[in-house]
Amino acid sequence: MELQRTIMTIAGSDSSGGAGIQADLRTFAALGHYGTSVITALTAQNTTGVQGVHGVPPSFLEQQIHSVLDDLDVHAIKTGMLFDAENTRATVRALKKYYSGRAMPPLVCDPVCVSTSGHSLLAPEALENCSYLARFLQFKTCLMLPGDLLRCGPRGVLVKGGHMTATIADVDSLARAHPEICIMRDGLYGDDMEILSVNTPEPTSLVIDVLCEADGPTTLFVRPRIDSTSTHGTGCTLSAALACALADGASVSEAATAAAAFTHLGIRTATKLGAGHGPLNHLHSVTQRLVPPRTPTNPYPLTQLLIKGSAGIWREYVEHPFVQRLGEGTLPKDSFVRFITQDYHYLKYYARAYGQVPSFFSSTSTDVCCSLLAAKSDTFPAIASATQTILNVLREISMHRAFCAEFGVSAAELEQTREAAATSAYGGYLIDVGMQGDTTKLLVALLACLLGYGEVGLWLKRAFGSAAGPERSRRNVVLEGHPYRRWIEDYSGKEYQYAVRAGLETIEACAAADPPSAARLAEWRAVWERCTRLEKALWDMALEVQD
Ligand SMILES: Cc1ncc(COP(=O)(O)O)c(N)n1
Repeated sequence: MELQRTIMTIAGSDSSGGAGIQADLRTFAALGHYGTSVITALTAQNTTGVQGVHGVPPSFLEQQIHSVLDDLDVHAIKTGMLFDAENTRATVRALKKYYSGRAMPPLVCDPVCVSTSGHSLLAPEALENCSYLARFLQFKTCLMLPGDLLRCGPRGVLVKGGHMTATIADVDSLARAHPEICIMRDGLYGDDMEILSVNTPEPTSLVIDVLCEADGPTTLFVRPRIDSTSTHGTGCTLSAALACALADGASVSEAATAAAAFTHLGIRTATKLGAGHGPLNHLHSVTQRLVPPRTPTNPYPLTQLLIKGSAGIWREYVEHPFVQRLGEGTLPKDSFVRFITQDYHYLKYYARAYGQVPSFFSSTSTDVCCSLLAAKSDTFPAIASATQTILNVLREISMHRAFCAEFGVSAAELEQTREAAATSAYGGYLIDVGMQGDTTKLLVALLACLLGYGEVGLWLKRAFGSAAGPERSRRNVVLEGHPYRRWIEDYSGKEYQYAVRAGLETIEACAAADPPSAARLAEWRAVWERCTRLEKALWDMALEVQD
């Protein structure tokens, strides 16, 4: 974990939890920081609107600021809904008093005037100061506005473009007319062009955030619009994430880039809540649950059915002599290298089964290769699982490269290794199942590998590690000096095991949502058995003596 910073938000409370103080604290926590909160006003609101607002007396607002600053070392401050002119002045007074003669940490000022639902959150006399903001929020004029604000003295002005609509043609013509403007086409057609599917349609509607820096260029952050109602608290989240990045020491443009990506992902992965505009998913990077949501007696009924249905071949796969010898450390290096190089090629097929339709970071295109599966997923666990899997595949690929380097196989040799028949057979089969269009069937095909390696990793760690403490449990086993330690640690490690869990959750959720007919279930069982055999064949191939 990065160094934890303390951040202070000065904002309103949102009873529905999606915006204001509540969104800020969740964002700080998700980004690894400690949040303190100074409340300017209480709101009674939900996803459909604001039903009531009560301002906090200015003297009490000042008292809260002093209580926090007198005791805690604050590394960044953000302001949100300030409620009225008096509370705005009280905030300025308290900050000025405390910071006179000492350095002020980065301050992010989010001028909250009106809620997404159209309710005023700033009293009319204070609103006048800000209302011109809204009038300028049109694509053609927004570039002028930050310039005006910059004259007030901040290092940068970021104008959130959620309410503007632009097209690629608009952006292209702007780029031609203003070559001095830096345009970040995140998830559109940037440097990651080559991983975009040729079938990806061009997004028709774009969202543009504009950043003007006092000592830097104007930058446009361009993204495809996400068609979502989960946008309540977007500005709060963006400004809270900005404060976090600035507390981390990021430059203004780095902070804007990181905060915009964090917020975009929050909208992209949100589950719909409430009848109106629901909250973002602030915790998209923190999805682990302490308690598994299913009943402990039979948490994964479909998976158990699959394993039991072909228990013999499953055991031959996960308890294969290759695995046994790997755990004992007696597996010849050339067998291991043969396996790793073939598994490297196999992983490309695996990623392709996931990666035909890139769709995670945006609905239409992407800067991270994601998946056939994510494209078909409309629930967060499913998308999270697909994403986690892609991240694991990328990690596995880099682990394979590192192993090859360690065992004297260069990157070029690894790339050029001829694919074994067992690899092509298995990879081709995955792609084939992916093309058939039954998502759960594809999940079944992919799970044999995901789950099998997870089982093998845990088993080897338990069986062949030595106890580091008085008790031999998974937690205190070490593999000091083991030749294949990294392999075992990776597959028994937290990230991989989490991906296995997410994969299991997803497959069970898919099956529960759309219970299979007897014929469809029989098909899934056949796919499972075939993949299990193909897995075993990969280990067989690695142990075969080469001529
Ligand atoms: C307490 C509080 N602060 C800020 C907002 C703005 O959020 P949004 O524009 O998404 O309604 C809000 N609705 N409530």
